[in-house]
Amino acid sequence: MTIIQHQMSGNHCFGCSPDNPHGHHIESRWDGQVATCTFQPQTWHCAGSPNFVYGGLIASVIDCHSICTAIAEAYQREGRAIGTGDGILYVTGHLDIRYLAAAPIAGPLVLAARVTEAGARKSLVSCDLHVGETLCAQAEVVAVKVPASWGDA
Ligand SMILES: CCCCCCCC(=O)SCCNC(=O)CCNC(=O)[C@H](O)C(C)(C)COP(=O)(O)OP(=O)(O)OC[C@H]1O[C@@H](n2cnc3c(N)ncnc32)[C@H](O)[C@@H]1OP(=O)(O)O
Repeated sequence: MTIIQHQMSGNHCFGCSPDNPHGHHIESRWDGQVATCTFQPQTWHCAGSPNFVYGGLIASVIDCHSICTAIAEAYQREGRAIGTGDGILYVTGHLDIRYLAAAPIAGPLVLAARVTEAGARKSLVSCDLHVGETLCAQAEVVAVKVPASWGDA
């Protein structure tokens, strides 16, 4: 299965760049319809309780995984392999998360994201986050398409 982040170049993202030494290094596996990601929280990723995962970390991994899902789906819609030809880039316009159950720090966090609607300028992505059988968070993300040069100073 394709690891989306391994197909990209010039990605410095805290959440998902393989090259950011301080980042989370999430890997999103794309099967053409759904992208999945497994993230193992560390003890220092805890919330007020040491037993549960900090909500901001959950938002971070959902954010990155969902945007990468939008990018992968957009390449697919254009009939291109991820990272080939002119770069396709999306950024987070809106992130709506419902925290449904506390996520045990033992993890792992298992994410599944899919594009539910795709337009010329934006895609809607739905992302579920489970620990074991428990649905801990559910998110709707608006991914907005930007020029590949978006991040240039
Ligand atoms: C490469 C590896 C992946 C990295 C993943 C990292 C994810 C991130 O953290 S990205 C960083 C965080 N996000 C940002 O910094 C984005 C900051 N915001 C911006 O740059 C702009 O406001 C941006 C690009 C979102 C929208 O630009 P703007 O020129 O307003 O877009 P615009 O042309 O008006 O809108 C395009 C479409 O998106 C929709 N849209 C735009 N912004 C939003 C928003 N905030 N909420 C909902 N919808 C929005 C518009 O309604 C429009 O929809 P439609 O086509 O249906 O009419």
